[in-house]
Amino acid sequence: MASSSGVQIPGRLPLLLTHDGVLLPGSTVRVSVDTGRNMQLVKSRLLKGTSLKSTIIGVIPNTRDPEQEADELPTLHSIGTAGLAVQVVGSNWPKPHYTLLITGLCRFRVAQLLKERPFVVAEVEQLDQLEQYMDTDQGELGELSQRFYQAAVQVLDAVDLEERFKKTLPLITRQIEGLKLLQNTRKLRPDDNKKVLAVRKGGMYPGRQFSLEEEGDEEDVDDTSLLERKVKGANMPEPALRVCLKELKRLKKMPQSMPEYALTRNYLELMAELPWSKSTSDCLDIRAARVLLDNDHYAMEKLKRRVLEYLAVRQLKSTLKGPILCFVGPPGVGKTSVGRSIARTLGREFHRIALGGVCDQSDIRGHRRTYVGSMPGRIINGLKTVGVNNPVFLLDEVDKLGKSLQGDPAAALLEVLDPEQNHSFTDHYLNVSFDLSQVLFIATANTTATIPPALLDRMEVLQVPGYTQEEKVEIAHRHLIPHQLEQHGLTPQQLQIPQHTTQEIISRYTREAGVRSLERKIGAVCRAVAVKVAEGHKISKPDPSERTGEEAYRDTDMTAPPEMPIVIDSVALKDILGPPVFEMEVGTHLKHWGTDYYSLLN
Ligand SMILES: Nc1ncnc2c1ncn2[C@@H]1O[C@H](COP(=O)(O)OP(=O)(O)OP(=O)(O)O)[C@@H](O)[C@H]1O
Repeated sequence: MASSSGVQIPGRLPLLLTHDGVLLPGSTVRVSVDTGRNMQLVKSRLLKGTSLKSTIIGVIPNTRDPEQEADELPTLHSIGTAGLAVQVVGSNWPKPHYTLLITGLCRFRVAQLLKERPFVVAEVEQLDQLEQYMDTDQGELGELSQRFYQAAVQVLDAVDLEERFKKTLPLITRQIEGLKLLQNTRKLRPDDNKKVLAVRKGGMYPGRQFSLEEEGDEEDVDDTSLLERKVKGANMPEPALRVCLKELKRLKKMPQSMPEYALTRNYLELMAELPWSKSTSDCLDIRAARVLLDNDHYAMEKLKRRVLEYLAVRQLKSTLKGPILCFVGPPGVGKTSVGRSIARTLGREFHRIALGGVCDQSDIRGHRRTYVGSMPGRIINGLKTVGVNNPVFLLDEVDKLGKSLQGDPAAALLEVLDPEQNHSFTDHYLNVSFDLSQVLFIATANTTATIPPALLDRMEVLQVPGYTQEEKVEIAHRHLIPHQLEQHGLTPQQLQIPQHTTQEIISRYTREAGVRSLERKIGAVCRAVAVKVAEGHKISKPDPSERTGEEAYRDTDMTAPPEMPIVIDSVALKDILGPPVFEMEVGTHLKHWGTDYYSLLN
């Protein structure tokens, strides 16, 4: 810069016409000279001249192909660079030519061509007046020049090799990244244009450092910030938020192709979705609860009374810790359905967690995230499903919990159910604690014999005995038949099951303490009737071949409406359910077939 600043080029310059490469002020280039005019210039000016002035030539781009050099001069570019010929090397191989080393000094404009032969000479006007810029007090240019100068001096001052590396490495890295980006852009197919644009856009922001790994499209950047917003809006406690923000920071630095990227993302999505502070407000009205429980369930007086007591105490003292109710009884006596009703009376969400056959601790507590295919446990999954932190969780079949080498799930459940501990339940997958103290746990079991004692100790057992035949008939007519009719799109005007038919189903087709099988048989009757209603047929009629011609014709007419209602009698029942399974009247034996007897059978 200092040398250029004081340069005053001659008003007349011999011109070297170049066709490959442009000389710029400040740079040094090697130029091969082999055309007639250029060879003449070298011979007469550079090799013969003795003064410094004679080594200054004008270098100007010539767009014409050198092979076709004609006598007349091509149209020259109007601006060129005056250069100092530092070195001239001649050679005869493969043909006579010179190689010049030229350092550019400053720009000039061709004012007028003075001669074309033997080489071109022109009157020129110097363009770069660098000395005027050296007066660095002027505005932005002066500031820039000052900064450039200081940076250059810093590098110059770095005598120590380590320091010099530190100063120059960032410059080189930026250069390399720029080149890589360029290469990459060239490789991309036309439909990738959008991506390139996005990358370039990013590169224009001054503060932003570019790395090729960040090449993922803008969409993804938006995605991460969306996730960040979700995490921040999840209203999670401080320690959980801290973990999430740390993971987010890692995620932002991670290339998408890394397997850990998806894992971290899933983790953060789950954390953002969990109901850390979302809850439903209890709407408990004991009188309404009594009506609802009575409407939903026939009999079970003792159980309903205890449930109402439990709900009443909760209403008076909302911070009530425990006890955890455990309904114990044979299958199909309505344990699950009472649990569902409790949730309804409280206006809470209901979620059933089936524990039958669970023999791995991680089912309850989740896997650590280092595990391949790791997942949260069923408690956390349940919370995610219901979306509130105060649901009713029904732990179904706690007596069927298994044990294995993967740990004892009952031990993990202890922590979940213990009111002293469950406010800081830690799922291995989450690795931060979640407050379960608002969750209302209810357990069910067929027998207490196989419930681990420590678990049993934390629960209040409520026996749900089996039903008598009369109770079953009532349950069938009040609940099961209307429910099944509705399920099959039928009305009482289309199907009627008299009491004696229900008694027959109970005593001759089922043998159970609960009513599940009875409900299934009623369902089978409904299905058969639904087909007949749809087909427009009656159920049981003598063989059409035995009837008169007109009757037979009417029965084969598929559009004829069936006689309504279809009443299920013994013949129809046999027709639908097949011959009775139990010939003996076993209903009386079942009358007192309560839990204890059932436990013995188990
Ligand atoms: N007292 C009752 N009143 C009305 N419906 C009942 C009654 N008892 C049982 N049911 C009905 O019987 C069906 C089976 O009940 P549920 O699934 O609650 O049984 P469960 O005792 O939980 O059985 P399991 O131990 O096999 O889970 C449900 O449709 C339920 O509505």
